[in-house]
Amino acid sequence: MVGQANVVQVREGLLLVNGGGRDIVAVRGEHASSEGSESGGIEFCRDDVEVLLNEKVKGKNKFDFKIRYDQMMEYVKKLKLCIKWFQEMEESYLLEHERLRTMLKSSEKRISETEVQMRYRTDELDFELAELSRTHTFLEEKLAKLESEKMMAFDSHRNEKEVRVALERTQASLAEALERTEQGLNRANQKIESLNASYRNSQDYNTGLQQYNSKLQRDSDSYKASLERLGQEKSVMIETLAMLQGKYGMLQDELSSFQDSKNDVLKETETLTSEVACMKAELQKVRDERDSHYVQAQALTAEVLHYKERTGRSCAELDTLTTKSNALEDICSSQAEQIRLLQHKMEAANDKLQMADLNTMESRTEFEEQKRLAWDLQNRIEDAKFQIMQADKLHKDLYNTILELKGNIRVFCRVRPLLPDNGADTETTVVSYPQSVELVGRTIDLTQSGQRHQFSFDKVFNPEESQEEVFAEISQLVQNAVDGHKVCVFAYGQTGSGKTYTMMGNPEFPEERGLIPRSVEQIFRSMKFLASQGWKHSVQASMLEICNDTIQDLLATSQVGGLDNGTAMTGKQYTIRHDASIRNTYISNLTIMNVHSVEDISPFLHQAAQCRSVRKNQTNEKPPKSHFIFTLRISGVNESTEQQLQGVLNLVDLASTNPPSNGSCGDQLRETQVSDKNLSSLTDVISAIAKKEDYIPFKNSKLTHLLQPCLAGDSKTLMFVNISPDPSSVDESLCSLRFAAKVNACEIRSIRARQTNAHPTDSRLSYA
Ligand SMILES: Nc1ncnc2c1ncn2[C@@H]1O[C@H](COP(=O)(O)OP(=O)(O)OP(=O)(O)O)[C@@H](O)[C@H]1O
Repeated sequence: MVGQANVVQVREGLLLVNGGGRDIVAVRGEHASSEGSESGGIEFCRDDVEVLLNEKVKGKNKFDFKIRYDQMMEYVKKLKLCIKWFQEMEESYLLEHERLRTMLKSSEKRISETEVQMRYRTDELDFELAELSRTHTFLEEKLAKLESEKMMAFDSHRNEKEVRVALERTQASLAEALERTEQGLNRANQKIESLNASYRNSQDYNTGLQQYNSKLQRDSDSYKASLERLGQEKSVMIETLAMLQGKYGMLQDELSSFQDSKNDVLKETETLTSEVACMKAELQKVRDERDSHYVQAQALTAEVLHYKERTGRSCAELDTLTTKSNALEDICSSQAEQIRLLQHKMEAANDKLQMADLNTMESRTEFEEQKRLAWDLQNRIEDAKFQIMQADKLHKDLYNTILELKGNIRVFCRVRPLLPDNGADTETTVVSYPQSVELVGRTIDLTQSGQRHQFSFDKVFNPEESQEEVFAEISQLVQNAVDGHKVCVFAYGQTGSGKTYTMMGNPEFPEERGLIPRSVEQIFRSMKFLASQGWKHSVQASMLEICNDTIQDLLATSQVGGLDNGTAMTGKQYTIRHDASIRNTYISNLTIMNVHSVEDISPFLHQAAQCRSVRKNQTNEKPPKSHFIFTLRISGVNESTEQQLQGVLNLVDLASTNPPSNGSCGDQLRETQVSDKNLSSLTDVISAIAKKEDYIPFKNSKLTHLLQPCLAGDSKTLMFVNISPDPSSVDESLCSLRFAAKVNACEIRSIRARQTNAHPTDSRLSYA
């Protein structure tokens, strides 16, 4: 539009008239000619016109009327030409104006057609988005189910593997024990066999000994009988000898009697002597025989004794051997019992092993099956991940498009509950919420002095709506920052309207956490989720206050420590700078903290919240107005897709607006009574944007300068207008709502469109 509009500029002494890109007149007045039209081709420049208008009458004689008349005629002619030229130019202007009007109409028609198409496309995109999110949810559920199945399969496989390993170990230990027992058994069997052999030998020997003993016994008895017989024979012989000796005496007597008959008797004596000698020899023989028998009997007795002794020893040995044998038999039988038990156990273990082997085989086949399934699932997961990534990208793009279609500045209104502690009448409220379907949740009515004012916003939160419900409405915007966009959320409103409660929450109750802690949590949650898609994020945080148009760094340790009195100063200079495209803001000397988890930043947020709350409650002196700005810079890199993102989330708790001095609030934004320079600058900036002015005074205050990329770039800005339903605050509430309505009507020109018209560092912006 602007590129085709009529622009008249004086450049290097040339008067240029641009009409749809072609020059109408562009010649110098010095060389004016009448070719082409009545004034056709006459060229005038500003100097020429100046010279013409200032031309004085030439000539020495001022009473030479002829010359003066000629000069005047010449002058009048030039003037006529000049006027003619101006008329022609005006006509061409009118023509051009008409042409442009027609173009404008056709453009408007085109725009309305485009709008219809856009609406149609938006519906289509909404439908697609719903479809995609349904698919996304379905895929996520499927993925979770498959994951859990996979985990269960892994678990059962692991358990089976453990059981199998334990069984294999038991089997090995049982086999070892069996082997040891078998070896022991063999040794015991060998020992038993050798003992049996020695027992048998001993028994044989014993039997032999017993037989020999009984033989000896029998021999001894026979020797005893023969000895007795010999004794009897000896006594018979001794008797015979005594008888023979008696006989010898009688014979001797007979010899003496028979001396006479000596010859006869001598003969008889000699025979008898020989007979005696014979008998003596016989006796000696019997004696010798008797002695030898006696010696033999003694030897036999000794031998019997010896045998008896040996037999006794053999019996004792036999007894010990029998005891030993019995003990060995006992051991043997107990070992046999043990062996039987072990064999039984081994059989059971073998059965178990076989079962385990079977189970293992089954598990192995099942595992192979599961592995294949897992592989399939992995592939499907990869596909699903890819699809999710695609869907996610599409979702992000669609969401961004939707946000852009909704408008880059949006306004949410939040009404705090009546606070009974302040002595307010909990029944009386000046706000109400129209209940018709098309207005519910988007419109608020405020009654002032019996007059009802209606305001519509992108969303209206009533006092019953919780912090969680409020955050749910901005969570997509926070996600937009993770997706690499610039996002700014600020809370605006009168004192005690609930700005800090909305942004920070109530530090004493976790469920009353405000948007700032919830946003930090969501960002880290989202980063964790996106890590599974190959994203690596880093987050940097800064926290500052603008107090009396001075920046205070809340993350500088000394600063945080000194927040209590609100006057802590580090003496450092904090200068705000934007890069050439006004997309990124830098503040010199400001502490930037690398944040890796919610816990890294929570203590600082908690401390800042407590310090602000303590400062507010200092009733003895009026606390200075301060704007709290918490910034998170989120950088993301995806190595697999080679994407890089740089998002910024600014969360701002603005200082309170002052009550209107005259008790009423007009339509003009400047009438919102703001003593704070930053707030007044913000209203000026918003006002200028709303009026589509060329010059936007961003640099008039630190706050607007800092938020310039959010208010003028392709960022998404959300303003919370906080109001109190208290009748005593009705004037302030009306002012806040009017200001919010103005903001709601603003449009931020995209940076791409803006760059075609103005230099990025120039704050003069053109709004079509
Ligand atoms: N939605 C809400 N639900 C419950 N209590 C709330 C709500 N909004 C505000 N309050 C309470 O109202 C009081 C004032 O709120 P808060 O301090 O947030 O106001 P403020 O706008 O930040 O005030 P100031 O500008 O003076 O700092 C606090 O006690 C807060 O707990």
